[in-house]
Amino acid sequence: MKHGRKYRNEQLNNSKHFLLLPSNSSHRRNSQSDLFNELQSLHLYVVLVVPTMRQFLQSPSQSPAASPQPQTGVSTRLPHPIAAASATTAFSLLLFLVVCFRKITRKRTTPESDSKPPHRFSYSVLRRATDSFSPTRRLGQGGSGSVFSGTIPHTRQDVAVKLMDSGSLQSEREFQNELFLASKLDSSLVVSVLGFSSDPKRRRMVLVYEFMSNGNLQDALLKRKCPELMEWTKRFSIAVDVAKGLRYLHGLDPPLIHGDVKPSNVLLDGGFAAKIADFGLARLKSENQVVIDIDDVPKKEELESNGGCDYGSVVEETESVTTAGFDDLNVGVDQSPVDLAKGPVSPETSVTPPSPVSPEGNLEEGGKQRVNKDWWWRQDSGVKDYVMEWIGNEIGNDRPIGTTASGSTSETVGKVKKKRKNKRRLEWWVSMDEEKNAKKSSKERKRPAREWWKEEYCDELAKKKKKKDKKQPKGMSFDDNDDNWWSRDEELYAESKKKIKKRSRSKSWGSVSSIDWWLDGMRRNGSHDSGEIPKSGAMSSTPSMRGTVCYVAPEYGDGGDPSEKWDVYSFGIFLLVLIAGRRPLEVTNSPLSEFQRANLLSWARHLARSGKLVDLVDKSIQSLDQEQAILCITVALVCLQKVPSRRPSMKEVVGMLTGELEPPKLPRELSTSAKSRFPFKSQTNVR
Ligand SMILES: Nc1ncnc2c1ncn2[C@@H]1O[C@H](COP(=O)(O)OP(=O)(O)OP(=O)(O)O)[C@@H](O)[C@H]1O
Repeated sequence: MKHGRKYRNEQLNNSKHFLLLPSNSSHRRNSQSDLFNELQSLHLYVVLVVPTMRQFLQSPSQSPAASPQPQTGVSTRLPHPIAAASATTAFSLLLFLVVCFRKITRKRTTPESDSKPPHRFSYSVLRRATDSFSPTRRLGQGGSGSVFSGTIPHTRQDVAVKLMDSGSLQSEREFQNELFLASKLDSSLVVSVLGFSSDPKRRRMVLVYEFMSNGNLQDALLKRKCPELMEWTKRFSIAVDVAKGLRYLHGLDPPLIHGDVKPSNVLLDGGFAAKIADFGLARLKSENQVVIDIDDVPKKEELESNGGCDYGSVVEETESVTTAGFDDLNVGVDQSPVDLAKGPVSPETSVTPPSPVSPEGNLEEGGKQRVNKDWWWRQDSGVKDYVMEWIGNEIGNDRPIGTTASGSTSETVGKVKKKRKNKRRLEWWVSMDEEKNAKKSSKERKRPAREWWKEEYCDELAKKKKKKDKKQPKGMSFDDNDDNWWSRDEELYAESKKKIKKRSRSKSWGSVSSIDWWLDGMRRNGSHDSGEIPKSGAMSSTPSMRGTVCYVAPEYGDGGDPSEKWDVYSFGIFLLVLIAGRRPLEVTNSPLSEFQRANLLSWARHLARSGKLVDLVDKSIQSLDQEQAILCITVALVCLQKVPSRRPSMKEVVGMLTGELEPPKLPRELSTSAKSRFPFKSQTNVR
């Protein structure tokens, strides 16, 4: 009996070893726990049922009524317990094998990923779910539409329903982008798109998301809507969740750059777990950005003859290119997110799905490689259907598929007329405002993000600074609220900027890009984050750049390729905001000396230099773990280095936050001894 129990235990132990082997993915972990549950019941069965069975099997031999046993000394009962034990063991083993087999076969029949493709809802279902988009169900208003809470009638599932503004290019882009990415994203760290509804004729676009009951972090934290966030542990776990979410996005193949990391794009579920939302501006980092090939780009005269339209000049190149300067060519105005010759282009991700003729990654003439194409073909058919339907509606059957710009000069007048007609059909898609902005943005986009920031929010201060500058001898820094004291990073930044410029010039079409840069003229005016800056400080988003001011990396808009380091920078600001419990910029009417405090980043750097990082921490936080808080601020400052290459990857950030990696050291410029390396500065800094 003892032996039998030992054997059973061994068996269970062995099974545990077996089960622990494939523990590298979350869904496997889930099925493992299911399996353990089944095994537990199996164990119960073995413990409870087997002894009864054994008793039953042994009972004839133990019955006094049975034929008397001869007293031979050799127990004739011996075969019965052995038989019973082997029977139960065999039975248990069989049961165990059945359970395992069921698990394995079930796993094999499920798709590779647990993610469900977005479901196509009928508009009426969503209308019913939200009580006809009742104002009482409104969760919030974004730059491209309103979000309502709802319950799907049949499944009783709670959802958030985003009714996109119709006829707006921004909404259209966000809608497409979210759908494009929905089936690619499969993580509990990201808000899932559960479905959509679209009716291009009525210009109705609706997205259905999983419902996050505690809303966005911006409101929860900065409007103090959730007192729970005064607990340090909650804040720290939000920091880790978001870092992990970004690590997940950057770890995709190709990596996905969110492009707009900020508290209002982080949503909280009932247990305050944080998830990243809003992929309207996300871009897939690809070596194969959609670019205009120099040979295919129509000359200005050609464009004019086409009524300013370029039909199908978008091709892919192996080299990624920068995005500035596209506007100079005045092309792409009517290019919907569809490369007319080749199929749909995700406007933000800049991924052109392959031509149906060549779904595989073939090399094209001139060594241009088609890559990333199978990704499109692997997309859920629902999404593809939607995009195809969209193409059908927008382009119509009369568009000559496969027409290239190079061929456009030889086209008949009739075809050109058709194109003009098509252009008119697409006109709703590009609003007057956007055209205006696009022209305006050609000048604006050449300016770096920092200048924007200064101009919009610190105009007055900049003037004062100039005045002061004149008084100062050359080469000296003038006050303690400037960032010049971290000159090393600044110098490196200038160098890297030069390199980027050089690189973009050397590329054949380095300054030309996909439709998306052209479209940058329009921004998210009136977006949720306009509340980030007090009214006196104007709006939160710049009109010519994507992302949100203060959160946007300084190199953003310089013409460099999209990089994960953009998100790392934004995460740095996000982390400071989370720890300090305040906005990144709080412009007040206070004197100039207060400016440093107004700018959270500048203030954090100042505190780092004076060794008082803890002063940055939100005073209302309860049960503060000071060490963890300082770690977070240090990580943030490391992420906020101007030179992108000096910033850590999100993988490293997660490692540092979770203690898997060494805690970071403050950049040299920010260490307490930094002052001594700038003797003159330290004198001026003393006030
Ligand atoms: N899945 C969701 N669950 C719960 N609330 C949500 C959900 N999605 C959005 N919301 C709420 O609706 C608000 C508006 O969301 P939306 O994504 O449209 O705008 P935003 O991200 O705040 O602004 P913008 O799109 O201009 O950046 C959010 O701030 C949030 O409070």
